[in-house]
Amino acid sequence: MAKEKLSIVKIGGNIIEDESALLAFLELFSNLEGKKILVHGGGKRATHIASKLGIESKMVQGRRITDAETLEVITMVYGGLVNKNVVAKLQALNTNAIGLTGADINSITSVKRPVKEVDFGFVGDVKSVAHQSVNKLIEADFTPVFCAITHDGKGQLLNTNADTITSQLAIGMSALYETSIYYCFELNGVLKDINDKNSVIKHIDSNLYKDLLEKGIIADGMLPKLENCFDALNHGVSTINMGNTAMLTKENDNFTRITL
Ligand SMILES: Nc1ncnc2c1ncn2[C@@H]1O[C@H](COP(=O)(O)OP(=O)(O)O)[C@@H](O)[C@H]1O
Ligand SMILES: CC(=O)N[C@@H](CCC(=O)OP(=O)(O)O)C(=O)O
Repeated sequence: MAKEKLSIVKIGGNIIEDESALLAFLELFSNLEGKKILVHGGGKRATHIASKLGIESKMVQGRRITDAETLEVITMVYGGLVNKNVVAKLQALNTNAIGLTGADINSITSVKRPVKEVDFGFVGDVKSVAHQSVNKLIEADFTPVFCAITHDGKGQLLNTNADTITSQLAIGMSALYETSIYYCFELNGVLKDINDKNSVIKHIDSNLYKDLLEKGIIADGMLPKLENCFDALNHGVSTINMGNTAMLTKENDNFTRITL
C-alpha cells in the first residue's frame, strides 16, 4: 500500500528576521494541504541577541561554536522567543501547532560533537528520531514546530543546525510516510550566479552537485544544506525542493529540485 504523504518545511534566519515575510510564509504553510511539520532556524536572531548581551558569535563550517553562555542564549532564542512566536502566529491562522525541542517527547536525541580540529562546544549530531512519538502528535492533528535544539538523553541540551534537524526528521519520518522536504530561504533556489536572482538551477542531481562544488558555485550556508539533501535522499526521503516560500503554492515552479 502506498504511504501517505508528509511535508517537512524549513525556514531559515532571513525569513524569521523579516516580519512580513514570516507572516506571508506562515499563511502559505497553514494552507498547505496534508500532514506537515515545520522546522525553523533563527541563527541571525541568536547572533543579534548574543551581541546585545556582549557575547561574540563564532561560526566554523557553517556551525555555531556553542559555549555554555551561547547555549543559554540559543535555548532562550530558538526554544523560547522564535518558537513560541511562530506557534502563536500559526494558532492565529487556525493551525493547531505545538512547539518542540528535541527533548520534548524525547523526539530527537543527539551526541555532543567529538572534539577534533575544532571544539564546537555544545553542538549535537543527531543520533535518533522518535518517529512513532512524533507521529502521535501528527495523528492527533497537531502540527509539530521544531526549533534547532536537541538533547543527549542525559539532561544536556545541544545546539543542532536546523537544516540537519530537517533532514534527520525527514529520514526518521520516511519509515511511516512518503516524505518531502521544502527548504525555504530568501532566494528563488540554488543559483548558477549568486548575483543573478533569476539564474535558478531547476534540477540538481548528484553529478551536477559534484560539478557545482568543484566550480565553487555552492558556498557558505548552501554547503551544509545540499550535503543534508543528499544524505536524506540516500536514506529514504522522496523529494526535496529548495527555493523561496512561494514554492509552497502550486502555481510556482521556479525553484530547485534535488534528486540523486
Ligand atoms: N549557489 C548558491 N545559490 C543560492 N544561495 C547560495 C549559493 N551559494 C551560497 N549561497 C548562500 O546560501 C545562503 C542560504 O543558506 P543559509 O544562510 O544557511 O540560509 P538559511 O539560514 O535561510 O537556511 C544564501 O543566502 C546564499 O548566500
Ligand atoms: C550548530 C548550529 O550552527 N546551529 C544553528 C542553529 C540555528 C540555525 O540553523 O538557523 P538558520 O537555519 O537560521 O541558519 C545556529 O546556532 O546557528
